Amino acid sequence: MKPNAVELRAVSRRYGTGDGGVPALDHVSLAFPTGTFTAVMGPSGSGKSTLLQCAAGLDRPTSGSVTVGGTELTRLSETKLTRLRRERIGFVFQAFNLLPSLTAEQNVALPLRLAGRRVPRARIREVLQQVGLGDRAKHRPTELSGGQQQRVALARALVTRPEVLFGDEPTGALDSRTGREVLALLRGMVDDDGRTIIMVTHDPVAASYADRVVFLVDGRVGGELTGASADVIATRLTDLTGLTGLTGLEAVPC
Ligand SMILES: Nc1ncnc2c1ncn2[C@@H]1O[C@H](COP(=O)(O)OP(=O)(O)OP(=O)(O)O)[C@@H](O)[C@H]1O
Repeated sequence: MKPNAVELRAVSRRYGTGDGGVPALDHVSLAFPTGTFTAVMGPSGSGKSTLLQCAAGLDRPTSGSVTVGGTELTRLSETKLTRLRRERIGFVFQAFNLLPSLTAEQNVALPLRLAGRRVPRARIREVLQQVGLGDRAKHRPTELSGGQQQRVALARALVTRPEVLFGDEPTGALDSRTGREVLALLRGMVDDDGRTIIMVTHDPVAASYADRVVFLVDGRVGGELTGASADVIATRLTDLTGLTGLTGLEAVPC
């Protein structure tokens, strides 16, 4: 059995207190084995982003436990949590968040600089090549297409060799062809390099690149699919979106 790269145990996250409080996550337990690609889907407001933020140590659960590579995040000080995020976790978002005044290679080097680490030129070239941008190292973001910018963001996320890569709608701002190229790259990182990827998406096609799709409904796990096609995923999502709660759902405990 593969060890779990990330594990959530009975994670709850409430925003606000008292009657006005919102339970964004409600006792969510999920395991993400090393070397797997998981998509997280669900209706708007179901808790997907909150789940990703808690799992990646960007937000703290109200209760429950989160471990990354066996390290319990909820007990870490802010300083240690920041260090763990910098050294062991990679992020790609819908917005590429590249610094416009820096070249592709300077953007990629940024996480190493921020961590006060040496910036080996060969490593920067290697990750840029990995995402197919070996010949664009000196280009600035405005000189690159959307897909190329997202690939720079991917290279930046990978430069520290993170244990887990989290994506929040990483293809949301791309046209479908470019989005598929980026998804194929993510798939390759799992298949060829044994990386672990957890990605929130609204797009069934994007989710079909994952090994497993976890569905959230009203802050709870409302089922999952393994190795499903985009059509099957879309149908399940439509069924879930039509529901107001878990009643009638084929809930799969994790
Ligand atoms: N900072 C916040 N303060 C108060 N409530 C919040 C906050 N962030 C999220 N929520 C609430 O928590 C619930 C889950 O939000 P979350 O953003 O995780 O959902 P989501 O599934 O990612 O939604 P979407 O698909 O629309 O992005 C929602 O009801 C939302 O309104």
